[in-house]
Parts: sequence; structure tokens; C-alpha cells
Amino acid sequence: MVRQTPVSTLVLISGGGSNLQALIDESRRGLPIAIDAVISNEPQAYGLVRARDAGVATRVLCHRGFPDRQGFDRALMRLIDEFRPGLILLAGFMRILTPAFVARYRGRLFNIHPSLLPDFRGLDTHRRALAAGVRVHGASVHYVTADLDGGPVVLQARVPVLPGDSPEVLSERVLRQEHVIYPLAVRWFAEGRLVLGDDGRPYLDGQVLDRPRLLEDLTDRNQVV
Ligand SMILES: Nc1nc2c(c(=O)[nH]1)N[C@@H](CN(C=O)c1ccc(C(=O)N[C@@H](CCC(=O)O)C(=O)O)cc1)CN2
Ligand SMILES: NCC(=O)N[C@@H]1O[C@H](COP(=O)([O-])[O-])[C@@H](O)[C@H]1O
Repeated sequence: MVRQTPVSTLVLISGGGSNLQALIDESRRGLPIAIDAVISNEPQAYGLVRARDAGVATRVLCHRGFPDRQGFDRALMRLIDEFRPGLILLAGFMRILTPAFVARYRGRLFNIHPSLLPDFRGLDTHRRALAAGVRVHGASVHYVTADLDGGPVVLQARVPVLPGDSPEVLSERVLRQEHVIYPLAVRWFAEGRLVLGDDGRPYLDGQVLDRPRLLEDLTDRNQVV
């Protein structure tokens, strides 16, 4: 049974918000989520402008105002819980979250990461991929756990690394794929098709995802939102 009621959703950002914009756009085209608020740890994040232009509530919680990571995360949890979301999406959110935070939102907390995990966890992925000489790069949607960028990956998209690519050119090629796979994975969750099992493994339509689905392998392309 595919759930149809839009899932209340919060999106956490730190920067430009292009993935946020893709989620806003797709929610207007039928993606069954209701983005109730966007929260940024950076007051100047352009994603806040995107949210306001879309009529989405915004909140700023600057991490610099807290003595430690735990204090910031406690305040962030209080703020999030005011909205009682069914889904929390990290979209260019640049803070490592504490184990208490990820435990509270287990199974309904996702991130979009600009590499083919488990390769290139962390930051600066495009420069590192070029330095490593990989021929294929890409993006991953994963559940967020205490293991930084180590949570179960549910969907990936691959892009070629071309001769002469700079980190900026490569990041744009990856970003275009991010804007496809994030809304698709979110749709799977919002429709009740994607769950995180008690065993810590992801299940799609009742079948364990023992490896990420690849966008290019999805025969039913109209699954692509
Ligand atoms: N507990 C987890 N927290 C976060 C995860 C995760 O999987 N588990 N994903 C990251 C997203 N991310 C990469 O996709 C990422 C973001 C930030 C950092 C990082 O080193 N942050 C520094 C500050 C960097 C800065 O302010 O520019 C920090 O928090 O000290 C690494 C990976 C989101 N959180
Ligand atoms: N480690 C987290 C991370 O690097 N996230 C990455 O930040 C970029 C900007 O996103 P945005 O345009 O959606 O703000 C995106 O490529 C996203 O994957």
C-alpha cells in the first residue's frame, strides 16, 4: 500500500540550497512531502532565500553560539521537535551530528552525499576524486547514523570523470544527479516503500537493499520523479 498523505518534512541546510530547491520543485509536482520549515546553521545561507521565496518557514540556529556540539544538537532537536516532522533531510548541511541526535531521528533522517559511498566520505569529495584518478564518480542518498557518511546507502547515481575536469565542473555534473536521486529516494520513503529495519538494513518494497540501487538500473524510469 503506497501512502499518499504528504509527510511533514524539515530540511537542514548550510549553503546554497540547490538540493532544497529540487525538493521544493518536486513537492510542487507531486512528491508527497510537505516542507514545513528549513533550518540553517549559517545565517547567510542562500538556501534561506530560496525557502522564503517558496513561502517555506525558515529558522536559523547558528552553531557558533554554543559551547559544544552537544549543546547545539540539543537546541536543534528542540527546534525540530516544534514541527513534529515525519522526515528530516540534510541538504548541504555541514555539521557532524551527535549520536544522540541521529538516534532520536533514526529511520527518518537522510543525507545527500557528493560521492559514490563508501568512497570519499567527508568533505572536498570532488577534488579528492580527481586526485585519486577515478573514472567514475557520483552521488549517494543514505540514512544518517553516528558513523559519519557510513549509514546505509539506498540510491546512487554515477557520472563520468572527463579529461580536464576541474572540481567545479565535476561538482556541477554530480549536482545534477543529486537533484534527481534525492527526490526519488524521498518519494520511496514518503510512500512508505523505504524503511530502515530493526536490523539496521534498508528495505525497499519489503526486500532488503543489500546494495544501493543505481539510478541507471531503474527500469521503471517513471519512478524518477
Ligand atoms: N552523525 C552524522 N552527521 C552527519 C552526517 C552523517 O552521516 N552522520 N552526514 C554529514 C554530511 N556531510 C557529508 O555529506 C558532512 C558534513 C560536515 C562534515 C564536517 O567535517 N563538518 C565540520 C565543520 C565543517 C564546516 O563547518 O565547514 C564539523 O561539523 O566540525 C563532514 C561531512 C552531516 N552530518
Ligand atoms: N557533506 C555534505 C556535502 O558536501 N553536501 C553537498 O553540498 C553540496 C551543496 O548542496 P546544496 O546546493 O544543496 O546546498 C551538494 O553537492 C551536497 O551533496
